[in-house]
Amino acid sequence: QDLISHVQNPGKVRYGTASDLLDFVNMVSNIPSSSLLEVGEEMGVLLNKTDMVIKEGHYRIDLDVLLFPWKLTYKPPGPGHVPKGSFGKVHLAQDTKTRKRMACKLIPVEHFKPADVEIQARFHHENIAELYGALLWEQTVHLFMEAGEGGSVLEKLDSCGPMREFEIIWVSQQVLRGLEYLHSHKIIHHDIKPSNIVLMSAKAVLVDFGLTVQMKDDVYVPRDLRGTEMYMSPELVLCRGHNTKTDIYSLGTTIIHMMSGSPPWVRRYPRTAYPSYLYIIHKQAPPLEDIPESCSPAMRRLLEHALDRVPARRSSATELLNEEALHPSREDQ
Ligand SMILES: Nc1nnc(-c2c[nH]c3ncc(-c4c[nH]c5ccccc45)cc23)o1
Repeated sequence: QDLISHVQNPGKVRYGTASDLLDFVNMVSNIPSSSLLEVGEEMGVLLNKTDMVIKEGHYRIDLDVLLFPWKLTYKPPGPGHVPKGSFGKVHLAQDTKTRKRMACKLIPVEHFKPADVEIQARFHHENIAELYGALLWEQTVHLFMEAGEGGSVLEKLDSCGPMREFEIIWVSQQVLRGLEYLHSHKIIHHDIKPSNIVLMSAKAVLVDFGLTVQMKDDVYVPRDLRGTEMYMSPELVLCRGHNTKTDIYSLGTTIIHMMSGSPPWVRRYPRTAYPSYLYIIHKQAPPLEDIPESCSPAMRRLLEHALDRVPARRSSATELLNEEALHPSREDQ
């Protein structure tokens, strides 16, 4: 009997389109978590027919897909991390049929918001971590995404120290292509920093779109402070309206971090003495002093253009991609 009921009542995981997935995540975030308690099995929508195999409406964690905690990338919001960030434990996942390896981000259902997946469901680019599906299981939303098995740029910096210029050029080009695409759709990422850039064998991709917004017109007036302090632009800190150029400034501070091994400001203003950097960012000129001596003149020029205090004067992603620093000629090699 239960075999018949099982076949007649297949599970609640199905293949669908991006809009099916968005309907699902909106349902999950709208119904009270108490009623979720009754659902004894996993439910969700997978976008990717080829790489994830649903069996009779089931895609069971630890059966149809295995999760392995990576170096747990979940860090409680540290100093300078405004608690608005979307955080979640990221695991390595592997489909047991196809052996396809993915990233799986676990977000407690009470912390989950549709914004966590909207951008990745609706916009696709090779430098944005692709979304494969969303599953609800044991009060936790499981987001399956493209995996950067090389880890994040922050892990690379923590384990190998400052990066060499040719590595920084490669990462900057990848990030700028992703930003050029997002900005062309008036999308602001809001949290560009080393831990949100993950590495693969042939590319780097942006991750963590929980703070992302799509502007209605050419300025976004925030209700709250979004991002991580050391990488924030002066106009974002001022909270009087900003646009996509704030991501360009954050890329500039990220390049300083890749070059020197530390975020800007922290060596001159130690965290122990400065619990917050917002005032420093607001009052001080851009952190050009944190650019190491070893920086090439071309890269220094790129940083001056990326860190310009005036957003209108600051370069766009397209302009930075055309800078000499990102096209080292033969003799520079
Ligand atoms: N916050 C967030 N939202 N989405 C992601 C994400 C999508 N695909 C990924 N692939 C790899 C990693 C990752 C980060 N640190 C690591 C250290 C070792 C190995 C892997 C990693 C993270 C992701 O991360």
